[in-house]
Amino acid sequence: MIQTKRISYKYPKQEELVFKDISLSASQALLISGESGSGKSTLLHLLSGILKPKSGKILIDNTELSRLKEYQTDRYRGKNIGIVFQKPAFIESFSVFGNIEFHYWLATRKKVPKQEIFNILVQLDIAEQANKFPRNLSTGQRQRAAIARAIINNPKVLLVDEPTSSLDNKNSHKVAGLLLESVHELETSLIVVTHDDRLKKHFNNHMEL
Ligand SMILES: Nc1ncnc2c1ncn2[C@@H]1O[C@H](COP(=O)(O)OP(=O)(O)OP(=O)(O)O)[C@@H](O)[C@H]1O
Repeated sequence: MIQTKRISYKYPKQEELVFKDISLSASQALLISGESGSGKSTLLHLLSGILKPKSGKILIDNTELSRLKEYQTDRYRGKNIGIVFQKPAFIESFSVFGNIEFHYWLATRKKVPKQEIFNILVQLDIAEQANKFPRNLSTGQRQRAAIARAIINNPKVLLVDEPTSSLDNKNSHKVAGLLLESVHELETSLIVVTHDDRLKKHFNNHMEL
């Protein structure tokens, strides 16, 4: 469960708040939509602890993320928060499989059983891409590889930025379904931020920023 209690944020040297007193709660899946510039990416950076709110609290289960020191936040994020950025970056000299394996090791300092990676790749319908380099994937496949990487260590929370804006209707539908299925199976809280109205029909919980 991830919650915010009246968080506000302002970038340094800016006069205006990006947003004020946002309270939200996601125990399962929550879609946050808003126009360009409304602060969706900023909110995801706050929820992942990359930025700190100017006021208010962010809680994941019983941990107050907004009160952790920087090194504690980094450690906490590695273990408990999966993030899928709008344009996912990979280590281009590693295969898809290698990227996921390395990400797991960075987060846990343990080796992940190969079968677990394959199970997730099968679930996301990209097992055939396992040995390819990320640059040889399509946009939709890269997106799914980034989702696989984000959920491999079974995070408490999965944060996803604009997963479908560059996808056609069929793939947008597919990615939304896969995200919801994956988090349902893993019992992870999911927050997706988007300006893609096609996603609204997939989510029971929706909030406008
Ligand atoms: N590093 C920064 N420094 C100062 N202002 C910023 C910075 N990043 C974003 N902003 C401003 O904060 C506001 C929110 O930006 P943000 O990127 O969070 O919006 P968004 O809803 O994700 O937009 P989009 O849908 O276009 O990606 C905008 O007015 C933007 O100009």
